[in-house]
Amino acid sequence: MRSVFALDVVFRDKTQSAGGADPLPVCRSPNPFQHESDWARFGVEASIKADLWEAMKCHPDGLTFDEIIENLKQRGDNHCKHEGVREELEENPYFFKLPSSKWTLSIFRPLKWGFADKAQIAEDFIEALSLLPGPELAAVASRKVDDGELEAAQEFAKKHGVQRVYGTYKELAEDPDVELVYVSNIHVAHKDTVLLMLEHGKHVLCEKPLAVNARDTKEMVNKAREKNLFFAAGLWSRFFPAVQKIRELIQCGTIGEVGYFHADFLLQMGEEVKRLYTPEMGGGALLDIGMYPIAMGSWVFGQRRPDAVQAMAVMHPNRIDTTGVVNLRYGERSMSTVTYSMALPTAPIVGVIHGSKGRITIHDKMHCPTKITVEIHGKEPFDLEFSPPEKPPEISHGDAEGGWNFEGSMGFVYEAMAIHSAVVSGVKELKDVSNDEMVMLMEVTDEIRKQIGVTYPQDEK
Ligand SMILES: NC(=O)C1=CN([C@@H]2O[C@H](COP(=O)(O)OP(=O)(O)OC[C@H]3O[C@@H](n4cnc5c(N)ncnc54)[C@H](OP(=O)(O)O)[C@@H]3O)[C@@H](O)[C@H]2O)C=CC1
Ligand SMILES: O=C1OC[C@@H](O)[C@H](O)[C@H]1O
Repeated sequence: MRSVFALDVVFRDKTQSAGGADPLPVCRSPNPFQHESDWARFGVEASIKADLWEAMKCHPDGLTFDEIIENLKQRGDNHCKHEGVREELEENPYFFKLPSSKWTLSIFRPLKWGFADKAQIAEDFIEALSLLPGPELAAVASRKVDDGELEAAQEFAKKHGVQRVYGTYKELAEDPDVELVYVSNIHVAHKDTVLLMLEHGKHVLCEKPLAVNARDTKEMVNKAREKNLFFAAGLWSRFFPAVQKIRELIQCGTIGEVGYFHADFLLQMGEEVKRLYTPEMGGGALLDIGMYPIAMGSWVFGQRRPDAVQAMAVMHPNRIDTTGVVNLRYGERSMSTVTYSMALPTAPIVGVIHGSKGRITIHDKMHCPTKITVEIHGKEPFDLEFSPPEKPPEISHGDAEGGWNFEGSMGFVYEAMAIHSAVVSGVKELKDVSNDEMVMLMEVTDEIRKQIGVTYPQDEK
């Protein structure tokens, strides 16, 4: 079994080879819980969790309840009399009860992750994941071994510290040591890959969109339920503290009744990104980026089904959509308008939630936000900022800001933390990325595609 300290050795090695610096202190994994709302969604006060992280990371054998309380006291935490601490420990998937009956955080528990495939997003995700103490990077599979692909996968594995490499997904599925698989190949390949992994008893985290249509999405969700395995969409926005905070503000009535959500998602991506311009590869802007503002609208309106959908799009000669506008109505009194484009020049990706008492602006980049502004009529507006933990300098493999392939990828620590903890604790589905909601959202995108005239060969199967 891997101890939390194993990771610190890896960190030390990486840092030393980078700069020959002094050995780092033992417990170096960054605490992703820096904000009240990181914990608030689990009903735990921020200071308790921050302190528990500090306490537990230095006690791999866990802490008894009394030791936890004592530790919190020593850290000057006045919440230590908090009656709810024991209840939280019992019910919250972020905590894990060891056979000794001592407590630790689930993220310190080992869990063996597999990866299908070696996509650009997998590079970012794996690097964020490997900052956390529990995940073990067990194996990566490439979809094929011809054309030097295995070599490419071997290079990928070496670069990101993944232990084993396979030339087919089947071999990964058959690896008895892999517990959870992150599926990150192109949209149209998600379904078969996910079903294969589930059939072999693996828990699965699958990149968005789960599939290209609702029928396939339902099949995946049903299979996971039938097999009693964890299954969730990698809709990473939902795990960001700013996004959690938005839900809290809306539920508390801070901006009154929400009547309108509006967002623009313009991110220019040219034809060199082949998967986006090829119908057989699930191309088109709606499924790749249009789904972000649509999913944010769903979040704002309580993950419920819109009762009316209207869409229009600009089409590419390849019969995929490049720019679109979608209106969604939620009941009699509320609606959203979202625009998306992969053809127009990139612009700030911003969303605004309008309520009867005020509004919340989600600043650039709305799909991985770190800042919101709350404006309540008649009061001073205020900003809330939620920066992710600092990025270690040794992470640098892509051209996007910070050395990532995609901007904002340090925020993957939130998703990674939530998924790892859920699986370790035996949770099978997540409320915040509900599988029923994901099916509903695919029904919405099916309807949008019908209106704008985008079809995929997979729809016919
Ligand atoms: N959450 C987020 O922020 C982001 C999510 N994504 C999602 O991740 C997924 C991958 O995107 P991205 O990283 O840009 O993709 P890449 O183009 O970088 O990688 C795609 C991967 O899919 C494999 N692949 C290609 N064609 C097929 C096929 N026909 N069957 C099976 N596998 C295939 C490729 O293998 P090979 O190299 O052998 O061709 C490659 O490993 C998409 O679903 C996208 O929506 C993407 C970016 C950001
Ligand atoms: O999820 C995504 O966000 C960033 C885009 O560049 C990428 O194509 C998309 O899949």
